[in-house]
Amino acid sequence: MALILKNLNCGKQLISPVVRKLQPAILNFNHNQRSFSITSQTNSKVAVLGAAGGLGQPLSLLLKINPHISHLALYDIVQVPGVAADLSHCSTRAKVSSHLGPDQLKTCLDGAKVVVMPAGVHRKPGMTRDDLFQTNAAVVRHLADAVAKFSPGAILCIITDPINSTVPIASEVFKYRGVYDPNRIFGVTTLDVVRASTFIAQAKGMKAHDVNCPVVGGHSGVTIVPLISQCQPFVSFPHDERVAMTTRIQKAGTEVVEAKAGNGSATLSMAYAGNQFVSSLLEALEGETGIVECAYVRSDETEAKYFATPILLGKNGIEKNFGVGKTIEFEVNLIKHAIPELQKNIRKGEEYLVKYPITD
Ligand SMILES: NC(=O)C1=CN([C@@H]2O[C@H](COP(=O)(O)OP(=O)(O)OC[C@H]3O[C@@H](n4cnc5c(N)ncnc54)[C@H](O)[C@@H]3O)[C@@H](O)[C@H]2O)C=CC1
Ligand SMILES: O=C([O-])CC(=O)C(=O)O
Repeated sequence: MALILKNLNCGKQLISPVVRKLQPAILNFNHNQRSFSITSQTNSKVAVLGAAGGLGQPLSLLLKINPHISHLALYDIVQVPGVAADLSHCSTRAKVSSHLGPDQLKTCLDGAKVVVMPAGVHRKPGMTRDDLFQTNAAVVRHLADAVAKFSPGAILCIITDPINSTVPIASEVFKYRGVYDPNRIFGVTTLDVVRASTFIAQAKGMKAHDVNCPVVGGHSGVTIVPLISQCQPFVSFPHDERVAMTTRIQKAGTEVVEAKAGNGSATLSMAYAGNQFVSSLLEALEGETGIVECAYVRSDETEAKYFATPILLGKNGIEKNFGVGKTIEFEVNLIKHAIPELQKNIRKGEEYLVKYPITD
């Protein structure tokens, strides 16, 4: 079937007749891009909550290199002074500050434009993301409450799994605090787009950076729905290969968890993806137009209250939700299958706040 969202895709593509694909910020280190103009730089404080973790550390390194960031505030409950001291020696623009333990959350968050949250436990082989719920729900409830109190105007980017449930948890916390703005809370699903684009490029002998495949739905198992029919450039697969490609994308997180054999889940590729999402956000917050990323957000696009779709980013977070767009029957069925699972995950997140309300 034909595409209706021509040139609209996830991954920093601009929606214009001429598709411009921006380079990830780290590429600013190549010789030509050292001349990154001062007008392109923003004065943004970004806070990372969970900065000492397997993911938090490489993500913080990429953010330290990111030319859009003037102050990188690192928070964790362990080891963050060492991570911050180490990073602060890199000869890049951002000032680094270290914040250890709950007493230092306020100074970490104060004035932050963007808060990135990779805090919480990761999977081991044999676990689903939902198995992380009990531990990570408490972490997200606590940290979201701090963001609501100390930097309610910040854009919150949640990486902590299970995203399908942790985004609703944070949203309920913000509602309780009276600062909820659905346009400013994102579940970061960029890694799904990065993976889909990489795997498709490998299968078709294309350059990974030239491929962009939107992924919608949620961020676990069957809720991960790659829209291969909307891939740019257009690619076609026989049905069995489309099924195999879809399954690989859905199980890509597990592929990494198993390969790491108990020592963690995706950290490096997620750092790459997280930095891409934060860069896009900062550019949009500064007024750059036409920046689209897929993200898991409060949504009226399907029966699921939260749903990942291509989002036009703007000065206030979500500028426009492009929805699912035109899909082939195979993808319609994937979405149908994803929705009940998503609804269950969303309910579980919302009910957590009923079970464990914030009382002060
Ligand atoms: N959205 C996505 O696509 C992806 C999500 N993830 C998720 O990111 C999370 C982090 O993964 P890793 O860094 O590999 O785990 P990790 O266990 O290596 O690190 C987690 C960090 O969070 C910190 N932490 C725990 N409780 C905290 C609290 N209350 N306040 C502040 N920091 C706290 C820990 O001290 C630790 O430094 C996991 O939930 C993982 O599943 C990972 C990869 C991709
Ligand atoms: O699979 C995991 O547990 C971590 C994650 O969310 C991913 O890699 O997509």
